[in-house]
Amino acid sequence: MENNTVISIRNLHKSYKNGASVNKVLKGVNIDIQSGQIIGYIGPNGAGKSTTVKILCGILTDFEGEIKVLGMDLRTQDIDIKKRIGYIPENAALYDTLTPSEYLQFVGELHGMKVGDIQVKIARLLDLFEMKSHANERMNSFSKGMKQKILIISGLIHNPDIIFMDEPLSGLDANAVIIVKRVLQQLAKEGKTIFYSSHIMDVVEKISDRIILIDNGVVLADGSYADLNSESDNESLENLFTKLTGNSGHSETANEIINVFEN
Ligand SMILES: Nc1ncnc2c1ncn2[C@@H]1O[C@H](COP(=O)(O)OP(=O)(O)OP(=O)(O)O)[C@@H](O)[C@H]1O
Repeated sequence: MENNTVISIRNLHKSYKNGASVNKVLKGVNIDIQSGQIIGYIGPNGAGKSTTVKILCGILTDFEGEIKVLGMDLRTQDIDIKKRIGYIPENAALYDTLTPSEYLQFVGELHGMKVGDIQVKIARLLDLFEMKSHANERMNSFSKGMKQKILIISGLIHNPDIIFMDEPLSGLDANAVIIVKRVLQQLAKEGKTIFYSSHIMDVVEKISDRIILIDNGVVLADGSYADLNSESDNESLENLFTKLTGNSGHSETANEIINVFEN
């Protein structure tokens, strides 16, 4: 384990039980992540990405294996870890009868921030995300993208050392996507670590220092985009993804779907 390792995952297993049946979702995942890295965690639907993120954020506590985050044991020091990480899920139940100002104030106070500091940060961040004019509107009238912007701000407001993101760009328009990508790159330069889980290959390819491909609960590939590309002799991450996860035949599948609709 290197000195600046901020996440260490050893032999991680996770199963979901449903009555008598057991679904083994993570099957011995081992990963070390250093500070300042943007990790693209990719894999097909059901691969185990969200499960990994929820475990690392201390949301799912029923797992096997050893995990250290920022040098602390996830099983025994989860509260201290949670103070120093941010979690941005794809969809979360915001308290949408509140306004962004009220909600973000509440989140900042939960993190123990000073009221004055929270207000300054809220004003700046809402402005940067082009949400200033909606600061005092109730969020139950917001579009998906507007709510997603508030979620992103709420995950970053306490200046976390590690930011976990699960499909964070879902619902965002092109301008917001560009802003978020730049923010992530800047945060990584400042030494923050970003764990970015997604199946939108295009974005992962562009922003990640390192790509980890998971399928069926097992890590299939781990390296920089250039490494993975040269090893696999493929032109794009999408091709590599297809090759390693064994899901070729997309055109045939698309044609079959069209046939079903048309006949
Ligand atoms: N709360 C749960 N209870 C039971 N099974 C679950 C639960 N959450 C996830 N699973 C199952 O675990 C497997 C992995 O799900 P997970 O959400 O981690 O995958 P994912 O890689 O994030 O997929 P996607 O890209 O579709 O979001 C799937 O088979 C899913 O059905």
